[in-house]
Amino acid sequence: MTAAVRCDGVVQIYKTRDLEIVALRDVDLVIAQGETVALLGPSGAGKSTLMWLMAGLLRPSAGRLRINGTDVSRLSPGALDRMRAADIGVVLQNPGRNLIPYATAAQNVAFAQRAARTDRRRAAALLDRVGLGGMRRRAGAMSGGEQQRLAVAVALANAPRLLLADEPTSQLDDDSGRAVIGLIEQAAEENGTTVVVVTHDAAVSRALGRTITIRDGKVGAEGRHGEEFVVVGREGGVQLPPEFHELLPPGSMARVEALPDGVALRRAES
Ligand SMILES: Nc1ncnc2c1ncn2[C@@H]1O[C@H](COP(=O)(O)OP(=O)(O)OP(=O)(O)O)[C@@H](O)[C@H]1O
Repeated sequence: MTAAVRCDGVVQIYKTRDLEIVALRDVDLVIAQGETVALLGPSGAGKSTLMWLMAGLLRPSAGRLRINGTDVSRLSPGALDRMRAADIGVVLQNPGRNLIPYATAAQNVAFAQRAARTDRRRAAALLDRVGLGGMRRRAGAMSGGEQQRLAVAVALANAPRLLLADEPTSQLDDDSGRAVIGLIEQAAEENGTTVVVVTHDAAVSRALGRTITIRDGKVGAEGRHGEEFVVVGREGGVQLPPEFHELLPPGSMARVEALPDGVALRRAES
């Protein structure tokens, strides 16, 4: 089956006036249809950049990124817009940026449904699930938490094939956070939506099937069913998780010893 997301050697370089920042270096990643993934990693690791690329809001500086089999860097801006409107739901980090400020909650959801037929029943159910059923205020006048809940409802309005959400619970209390997690889980279960969420919230990552940790612009580790694994990169490199840095500090030399089922790294005595 075609992967929902496939990155091959994806590189993203931001060029500012006097410097170049390498935000992603050689990301290889496959996310299957219907998978639910938490993107983890320290601040500045490149998570939001990866999200923007998957949303088609940025084009990779190098490498190839395919969404549902389509190479996004080959699409015209118009075709990319159509794909986004029909197939991808996006929740950006700043909740207000996802919304039309002068429109009400219901109008925001209806606008997101414009690519398909507007479905008022679905719109009302989504708003109820995030506790905004009776909300009459315009989005611009809502609190940050209300905007965040509305942004998730808007992103799911079209039953997208791919939901991308950057820190969707950062401004929510536990109850609202649970409501948002429930909505995301429901989208995955009922519509087979593939879900990728950037999060620092342990409750969110526990609810999702797989974790991918980005460190220094690369996929550093993966977790499934609560167990963490490092990932052997294309050139055979692995990133040691920070908790092992004391045993093998970055830059130190190690002996590689073969074991029946893998290899061991032992610090070389200096
Ligand atoms: N528009 C931009 N122009 C220049 N540099 C940028 C831009 N956006 C991000 N960066 C830089 O790229 C790197 C990766 O940033 P990114 O926001 O993707 O990381 P992140 O893992 O999402 O961090 P956080 O958890 O703090 O949101 C950082 O060094 C950041 O400063």
